[in-house]
Parts: sequence; C-alpha cells; structure tokens
Amino acid sequence: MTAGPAIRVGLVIVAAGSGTRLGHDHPKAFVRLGGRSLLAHALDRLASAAHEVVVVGPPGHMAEAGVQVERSGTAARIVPGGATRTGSVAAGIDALGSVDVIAVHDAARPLVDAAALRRAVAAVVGGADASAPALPVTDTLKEVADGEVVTRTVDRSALRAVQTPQVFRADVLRAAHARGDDATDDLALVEAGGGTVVLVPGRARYLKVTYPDDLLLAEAFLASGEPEEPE
Ligand SMILES: Nc1ccn([C@@H]2O[C@H](COP(=O)(O)OP(=O)(O)OP(=O)(O)O)[C@@H](O)[C@H]2O)c(=O)n1
Ligand SMILES: C[C@](O)(CO)[C@H](O)COP(=O)(O)O
Repeated sequence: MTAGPAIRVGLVIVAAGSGTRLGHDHPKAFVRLGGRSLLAHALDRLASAAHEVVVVGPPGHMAEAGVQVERSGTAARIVPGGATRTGSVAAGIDALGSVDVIAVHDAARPLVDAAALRRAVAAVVGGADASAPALPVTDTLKEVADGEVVTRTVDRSALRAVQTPQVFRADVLRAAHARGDDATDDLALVEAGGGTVVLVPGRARYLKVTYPDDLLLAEAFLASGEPEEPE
C-alpha cells in the first residue's frame, strides 16, 4: 500500500454486545464512565482520525445509539449489529463506502487514543495486511482440564494480549469476512487466510471493560489524566 495523505481510513466501532459479564441491565456500550457512555469515549477519541465512521449498535437500542452519536457531533452512520462480534463487524464493513484501510474498534475499550490508530495504520501502510496494539502477557499461564486441574504451564514469552483498534487493508478484511468464519477477533480471520499481521505497542489503559472491576480500573485511568501518548 502506498503511503500519503490520500489513504482513506474507515472506522467501524462495534457496540452491539449486551455486556453479560458486566451485569448491567442495559447494553455495555451505554454504560457510563466519568459521566459519558463507553461508546461516546471511543467515538470522541478516534472519529477525527478517520474519513468515514460506522457505529454498529445493539439491534433493540438503535435510538439510544443515535443519541450517543449525535451528542458526540460525529457524522457516523449507525447500523444494527449481529448475534456475534464477527457478525457485527461484518455489518459495519458492509456499511462503509470506498476506503483503503479499515479500523475496527470495540466500544468496550473507551480509553483508546488516536496514537494507537496511527501506529496500526502506519504498519499497514508499511506493508502489513493487518495490525493492532498488543501487550506482553505478565501472568504465568496454565492450561487446565475441567476448568481447574492444571495440565501444563504455557511458555508466555511469545504470547501477546491483543487490543483494538485493529487495522486492515480494506480488500483483505473484506475477503477474510467473505469466507464466513467466526473468530474472537478479526486478525484471526486474516491469519487464517495467510495474511501478514504485525503488532504494535499497546497500553494498559486500552483495556476492554468486561467485568465490573474493569470499570473501576478504567475510572482510575480516566482520573489519572492523559499521560503522553507513545507514537
Ligand atoms: N454481538 C456482538 C458482540 C459484541 N460486540 C462488541 O464487541 C466488543 C467486544 O465484545 P465484548 O467485550 O465481549 O462485549 P459483549 O459481547 O457485550 O460482552 P459479554 O460477552 O460479556 O456479553 C464490544 O464493544 C461489543 O459491543 C458487538 O458489536 N456485537
Ligand atoms: C477483539 C478483542 O477485543 C481483542 O482482544 C477480543 O477478542 C474481544 O473478545 P470478546 O470475546 O468479544 O470479549
């Protein structure tokens, strides 16, 4: 892919999940952090770095998704999501126009920054098919049987915990989704097709709000302000 200002970035923010593990009575993307929804934080931090934005909302709560988008002042299209994250990403990609690069971001990662997007876009412009921020794993990892009996310790030195935004050559991501497989992230779909995936540095504050304690952590990160973004 050729570098330059002509590169058009399409952003898909997936916000259609229910947030079962968080345990609130409304969709996770609308849960508040520092007085604003998780979706509003993600939109505010990434939208200005993209040429086109699509928000994938929870099918039964499209009006609320519309309110969040309107409040953010972003000219984003809003489409209903699917039963799985992969299905929701597919709906978002379908709603995007002609772009060179597609960034897919979880609304559940409100404390993302535009530098993460820039790092991953730079890796794709530099020749990768896909890229995403990631962190080394810090806990010792055990494989278990029956959910609790340890069968072995896994070598963690080559393992990374992958975050979003995940950035792709648009043609590669569209082709990967056209194969119709399901996966926990979109990089896996590209890997399965033999694509080159390059990771860039992530940050702890890009955490995914999954369990109630994650919301407390996110509040602490938010209160700590915005330390210098690594490029
Ligand atoms: N059918 C789905 C499932 C998930 N997501 C989005 O994918 C991101 C990551 O998913 P996750 O954190 O697992 O969210 P939920 O599926 O909502 O969580 P849970 O499994 O606890 O219900 C979230 O921004 C979520 O809104 C989506 O758009 N459509
Ligand atoms: C896409 C993702 O955030 C990358 O770490 C993650 O795979 C989403 O997982 P979940 O199963 O939707 O929680």
